Formats: sequence, C-alpha cells, structure tokens
Amino acid sequence: MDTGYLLSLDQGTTSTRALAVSPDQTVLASAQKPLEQHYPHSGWVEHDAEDIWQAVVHVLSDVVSCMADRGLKPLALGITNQRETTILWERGTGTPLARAIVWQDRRTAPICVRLGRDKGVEATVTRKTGLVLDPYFSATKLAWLLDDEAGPGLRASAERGDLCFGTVESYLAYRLTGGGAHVSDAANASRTMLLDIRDVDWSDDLLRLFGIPCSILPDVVDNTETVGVIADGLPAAGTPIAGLIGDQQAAAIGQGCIHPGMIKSTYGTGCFVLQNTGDDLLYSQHKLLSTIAYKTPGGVAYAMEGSIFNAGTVVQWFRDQIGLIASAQDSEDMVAALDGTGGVYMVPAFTGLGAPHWDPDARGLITGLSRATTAAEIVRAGLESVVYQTADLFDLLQRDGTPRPETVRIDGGMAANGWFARFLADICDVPVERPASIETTALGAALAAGVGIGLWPDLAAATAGWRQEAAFSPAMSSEKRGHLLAGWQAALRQCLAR
Ligand SMILES: Nc1ncnc2c1ncn2[C@@H]1O[C@H](COP(=O)(O)OP(=O)(O)O)[C@@H](O)[C@H]1O
Ligand SMILES: O=P(O)(O)OC[C@H](O)CO
Repeated sequence: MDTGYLLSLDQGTTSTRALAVSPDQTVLASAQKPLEQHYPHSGWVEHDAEDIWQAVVHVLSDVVSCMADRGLKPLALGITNQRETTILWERGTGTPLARAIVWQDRRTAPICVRLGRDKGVEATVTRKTGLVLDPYFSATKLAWLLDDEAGPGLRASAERGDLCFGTVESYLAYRLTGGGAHVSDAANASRTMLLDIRDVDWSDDLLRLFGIPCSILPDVVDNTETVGVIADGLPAAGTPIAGLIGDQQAAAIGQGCIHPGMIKSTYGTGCFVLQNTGDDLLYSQHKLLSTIAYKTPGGVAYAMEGSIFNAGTVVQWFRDQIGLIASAQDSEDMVAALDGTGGVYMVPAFTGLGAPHWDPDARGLITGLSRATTAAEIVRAGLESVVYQTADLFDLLQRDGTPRPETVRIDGGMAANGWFARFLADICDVPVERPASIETTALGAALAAGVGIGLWPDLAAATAGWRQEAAFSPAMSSEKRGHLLAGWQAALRQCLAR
C-alpha cells in the first residue's frame, strides 16, 4: 500500500475541520476552526462563504504542514460538507455574491406554500427528487437569491452566464481547483431538489418550476470520482480531489452502513437518520426522504432519511442562551443521577420541525413545569427530546416497510454523551453501537477519496475495518417506555397545535 495519507475536509454547520487519515484509517493529525453563524431575521441562518473559504485554507494548511514535518504527503483529498446550504459565486474568480443561505434557514417557506397549493406539483417534486416541498432544500433558496424582492437580485448575472451555483462541496472544489472544476457529487446534488434521483441528472421540469437557468449548474459526478487537482499556491497543491460527499452520506460510509438495511444516526447540529436501501428507491408514506446514499462505478445506492433540525443545538442553547450548563459535557454529568424529568417535556422546534411534520413555523416549547422543576430536569428533557424524535423516525421507517435494524450506529458530537446513548437504546428498544473512530464523517470522505484513487477497490473493502468502541443494550421495561413516549406525543401535539 502507498505511504502517505488521505486528507479529509469536513465543512460542517458550526465548524470546518481537516484531518490526515492513514491508509489503515488512523487519524494522524487534525485542525479545526469554528464558523460564525449569522441570524439577520427570525428563521434566517446565513454563513459568509468567504469565511468558509478562509477557514478551509487555514485548516488544510495546518494539517499539511504538520504532516510534512513528519515527512508525509497527501495522496488524495476527500471533501464532505453541510448539505443543501446554497452558494452563488462569480464564474472565474470564485468570489461569493451573497451570504450562503444555510440548510436551517426558513425564509423561503412562503415559496413552498405557494407551490404546494398545487398538489400535482408537490407529488411531482417528491416522485422526481424523493424530497418534500420544504425550505430545507436548495431549490427555493436559489430561487430567492435570483428573484426575491428582498434578495440580491442575481437573475440578470445568472442569465448572462456570469454565475455559478453550488452547495458547499461544489464551491470548495471550484476554489480549490482554481476554477477548474464546477461539479457536485450525486449525494449532495440529490439534496438540491433539482436532481431527478432516478436517472441522477438535473430535471428540466424542476429547473422550469423553480426558474433556475441550467447555465449556473455544476456537472454531477460520482462520489468516488477524481474531479481535479488542488491549484498551485494552495495547501497540498497538486493533490487529486478524489471524493466529494454530503456529510450524512459520508457518515453512513464512515459507519460502514453500505449494505441494505444498515442504519446510522448522526447527532451534530441536527440529527440525521439514514437507512441504506441498496439499489431500491423506496418512497415513504410518512414524509421521510428518499435520497442518494452514494454513486460509484458499481451503481447508485439509495437511502431513506429522517431529518431532525435541532439536536446538538439544544445543548448549545442550554449553554449559550440560557446558561443552564457551562459546557456540553455538563449535560451528561447533570442528568445522569436523575430518575426522570418530573414530567417535563421539551420540543426543541427552534427552526421549525423536520420529518415527518415539515412545519417551518413550529416553535419550541417546554411543558410540565412546576415550582419543584430543576435546571437538571429541563436539561434532561432537552436531551430526551432528541431521543424521542429519533424513536419517531425509527417507527416510521419500519411502517414504510424497511427492515427492523439489528443495531443502530451513532456518531456526531452528542454521541459522546454516554447517558444519551443509553437512553436512546432504551427508548428505541434497539442496541446502539458507537464506533472506535468518532470522526465518522471525515473518515467517510477519506474512504471515498481512497476508493477514488484505487487504494481500495470499492466502498465494501474500504469500510471492512469498522470497529465498535462501545455498545448500549436496551434495558427499560416496555411499560415505562410506553408511558414516556405517550408524554412526548402529548407535548408534540401541543407544539403542532399552536
Ligand atoms: N457531551 C456532550 N453531550 C451532549 N451534546 C454534546 C456533547 N459534546 C458535544 N455535544 C454537541 O454536539 C454538537 C457538535 O457536534 P458536531 O458533530 O461537531 O456538529 P456539526 O458537524 O453539526 O458542526 C454541538 O451542538 C454540541 O452541543
Ligand atoms: O453540519 P451538520 O453535521 O449538522 O449536518 C448538516 C446536514 O448536512 C444538513 O442536511
């Protein structure tokens, strides 16, 4: 096997990370930079795409120079990213022309409501894209940037061919190759609401529906395809960019969920449950999403996905907004000794509710408060709410006919919380596994790039070394589980009934 390492770039919602991964899948070095969030209006979430670029150069440069000191060179770069976040930049220079509209942003809810009045339109969108008509996805964000009165009005430049559109991996590949590659991978492209996921190509009908000129679109590539090399003057210049993949699909690969039926749940800013359905494109009867897990020369693999918009943000809110905890770790220490929440439930609909409700206007609530309620009980209710939402998604997956998983593999920042992992196993009544490598998302991108340069023949070979670090078995009585879930459903109804 080649000496050298795989370079992985993980551009997430709250931070940008670079990792050096050895061919035996050990993390050799890493660097991270937090990303500033902008909330210009209620329900709006933006990132400065130039900040993202500067952070990328910074973390890549740190890792590459640290590895150079050890005499090692990058073999290939894999890029993984927050999905759906929408960027428009100037063709040629790569200069962003507006703030990136982040996946959590709800400003385009009125566009979705208008289009959704025609039930035929909604059904067509779902059949072609596997998605539901919701502001979460890129299409309406892009339409807003081009045409909305409150937006930057970029339609004329787009029609002149001066603009490029892309999600984050596309923007980074463009800038890293010095404008040489305007591409998006199949997994990321499947989240734009412009791709027909049956033939993995942009849909003319959808482009017409959302008013998107095809001149601004990237070319769609496989997830293990070499799209170009890093341009001169940048860190790791000359390195092939050999894997692009959205972060939830990357986590599925990093977790070795490459066989039909396998399931992973990632707890970062949001929580995303993906169950691999192989070459079967299944459509949900319960508003779960059908999406491309990955496309390789071996074909397309699909997944069913449930998206929870707020997971780690609950912990951040306790820490940064209302000061109930000093650090994320405190959330575990504080709740572990409690018997329960004393009847308190929280529904953390800070930016609306995702699957299966798709309610952009829902807002959070805390119920069941009494004079005896403690801060610890409220924190526990927050952690529990993420578990209950996961349980709802597992239930719907099975009602949609997917096999009951033998185990669920978890990752992301919140998965570090042992109490949370145990409660998840109890409430979902399924064994929960945590992997030895907690950098699952970045690892998935590194493995995709490794397959891209032929280090492994395919994803099955690349992921064969997956190892478990900890396992949590369900131990709660079904009576207690039923009681807790009934309380959750009552709180959820209150939230949805406003
Ligand atoms: N011990 C912990 N218990 C609960 N939540 C935690 C813990 N450690 C980190 N988190 C949460 O995990 C999230 C960060 O996870 P990460 O996977 O890095 O997110 P992202 O990729 O979305 O930026 C933060 O929201 C943080 O509050
Ligand atoms: O940045 P993360 O890890 O919360 O992931 C964001 C998702 O890709 C949004 O779909």
